Amino acid sequence: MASSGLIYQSTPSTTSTLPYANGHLSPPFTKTATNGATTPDSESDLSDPIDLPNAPASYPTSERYDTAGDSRIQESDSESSHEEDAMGSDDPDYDMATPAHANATSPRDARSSSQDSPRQRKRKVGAEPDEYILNNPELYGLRRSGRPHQSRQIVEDNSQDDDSGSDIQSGPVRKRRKHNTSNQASKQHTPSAQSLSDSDSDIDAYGGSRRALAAKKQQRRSLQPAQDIRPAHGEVRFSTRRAAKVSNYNEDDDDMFDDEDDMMPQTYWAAAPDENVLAIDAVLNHRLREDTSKEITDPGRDDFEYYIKWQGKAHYHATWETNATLAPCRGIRRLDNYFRKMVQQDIHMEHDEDIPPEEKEKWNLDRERDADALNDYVKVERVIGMQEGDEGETEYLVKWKGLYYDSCTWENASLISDIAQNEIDRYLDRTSSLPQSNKTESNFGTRRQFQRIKAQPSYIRHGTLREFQMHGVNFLAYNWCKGNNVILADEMGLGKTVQTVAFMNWLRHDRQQQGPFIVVVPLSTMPSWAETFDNWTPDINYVVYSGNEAARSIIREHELLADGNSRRAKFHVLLTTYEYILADASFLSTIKWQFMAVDEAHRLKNRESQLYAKLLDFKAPSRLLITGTPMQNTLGELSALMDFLMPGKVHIDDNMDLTSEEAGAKINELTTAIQPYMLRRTKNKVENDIPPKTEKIIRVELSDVQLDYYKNILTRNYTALNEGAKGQKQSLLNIMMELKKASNHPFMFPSAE
Ligand SMILES: Nc1ncnc2c1ncn2[C@@H]1O[C@H](COP(=O)(O)OP(=O)(O)OP(=O)(O)O)[C@@H](O)[C@H]1O
Repeated sequence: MASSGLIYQSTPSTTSTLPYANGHLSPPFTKTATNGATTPDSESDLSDPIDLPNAPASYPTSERYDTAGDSRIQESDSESSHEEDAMGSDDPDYDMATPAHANATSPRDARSSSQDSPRQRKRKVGAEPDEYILNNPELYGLRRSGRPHQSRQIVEDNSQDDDSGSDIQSGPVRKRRKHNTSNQASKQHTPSAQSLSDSDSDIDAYGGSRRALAAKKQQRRSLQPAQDIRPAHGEVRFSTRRAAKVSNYNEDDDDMFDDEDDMMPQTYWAAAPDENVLAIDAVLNHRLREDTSKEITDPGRDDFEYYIKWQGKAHYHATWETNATLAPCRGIRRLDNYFRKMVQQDIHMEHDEDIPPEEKEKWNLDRERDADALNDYVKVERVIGMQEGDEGETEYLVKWKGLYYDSCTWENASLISDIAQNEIDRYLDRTSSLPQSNKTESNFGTRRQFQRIKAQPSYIRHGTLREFQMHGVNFLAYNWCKGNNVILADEMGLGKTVQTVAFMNWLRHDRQQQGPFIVVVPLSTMPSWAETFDNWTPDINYVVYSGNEAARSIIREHELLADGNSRRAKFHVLLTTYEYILADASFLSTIKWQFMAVDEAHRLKNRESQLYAKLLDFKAPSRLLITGTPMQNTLGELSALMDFLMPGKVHIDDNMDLTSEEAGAKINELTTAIQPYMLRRTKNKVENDIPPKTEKIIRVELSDVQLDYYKNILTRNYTALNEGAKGQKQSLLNIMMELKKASNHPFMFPSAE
């Protein structure tokens, strides 16, 4: 049960955990409805005439899309044109008025789109890694300088090892991809180990020789990886130079060390805490010690082991410790707090029989969720930087899954090569050449004419686009070719996200537009966007721009621009939320965006809002608004959206009296005017194209309390049902309803609480 198994700390109330991150979802997240966008029946009257579920096979329906009667529309699949130099003059698109108008009439040549990808051929790491790596030592940190490489291992003072039976050798020896080529093991201590073994005097200042002795033991134990939750690694080395900056656990306790300092006599304070003494950043978990009896009912601090995240070090380096080994460490008050808040509560949950099972269940579910999160935090999500370490060895800046960028840490290349070589490869691929767009296509004046996408292209993966979705992608592609900015207004759940992502991939693959694209979404839909990118366009390099200022600053420094040049983006897509647009508009608006998509775009219905003004400032000639409810209340809202896309293109009379006699005619007029620029399908309209609803019956057990209520209702046991009830007595007029209530949750009965 709880105390004998793993029990977990609630995720610290810190900004460092992330419910999504560059495509990797960290449980749990819920996609919540926002702003009525999820209201299924709220489509405007204006919308229906724009529905185009049954577009003829010959695309596009020229009356609807080809408003200019553009003769450039071809049905041919053949590519007849040639390519313009991608490295040519500055992208003329960028100099267009923003947003773009569809009135450019300059002649254009038919040009090829067959530009070769500027990206290097992907290295097949799995296939022939050793040969590749050996041939490219600099890339993999095998040899950064002329000096022979020394493999670093934790090797302790021999005498100590002899005593202890050497607990440093952690886990099975694993084959290394590259450091097997290295020389003999160094006997150099890791920084942390060194600090504890070499600085007795410093340790004395923290608690005398007993502490020093304990610290030496701790030193070795702390370097032992927690084998049960992550891959073992025989080599642990931390770069403490940068990493110390990024930890932000237990923010409510951040002044803890200061407090300790304050309490010390002045002399100790003046000496300042030894930076090299290990400091507890957070206590993540606890478990009963192996030698503690499982029957113990009142365990104390010494009966547990604690899973410690060290300050300045990633979760990957967290270790299991005992009360004794933690004693000499800085930040010991974090253990006090943890023991009080988590361990004692956990003991209470397990042994107090008065606690309702639901509450215990919730507690355990929370623990499981936290355990899942902890498992994510030790996985490398992305490598985002590379540097030469103190010893001349390569270090990689690692973004850990499920954590914001401010939790990035510099790690030794050998470690990352062991656990995430593919991420190193991806990083090297990304940095080997910048995304380059075909300027001919970027330039509206020289863009190739539209060609209908007849079959799903191979670069759109994961699933098969439904016919109406292919139609939607064609609608977006067609309007891009025409220089029109449009609204995708399908009803909720019809795949607006999927269509938009597919369109962006069409831009990349068919028109060699490598970005940067910006996608602005509500926080609640960010995980589903990330998931859609991951699944449908796994080759796209999208960056999730979120987190606190420190996190965003790291993104800006490492992920976005080459040499800080706003015209040299390193990524394809930036995924962010309205809030970060408002916070960082001054930076983000300097980037020359190729394309902007705004999800739940009814947020832009108020043209006086800050968001509206700031986004309007962005240089993005091509824009897409995505909303299931393009008009919620007034025509003014629709007018604001249309003006955001193409100012003045469609005139909408905000003050139109919809109750007047002429209203019908005016609405028809308006509908015709906006029809080319908005696509809306409802579920009813496309139901033939939607797979039939499937019903899955999953049986779940009732909890004990629910079972009691269930039985008492069936047997009409009024006495039991009304026990403890104040006021109105339980009625059993509608037995079915009462049984349903009991099955949903026992707290549906006030007396159960
Ligand atoms: N063709 C398809 N094949 C498989 N799954 C699909 C397809 N189209 C959409 N989906 C899935 O349906 C779900 C809803 O799609 P999506 O999020 O794109 O809809 P949406 O219109 O953007 O929804 P909302 O209005 O709620 O944001 C997603 O999980 C998506 O992966």
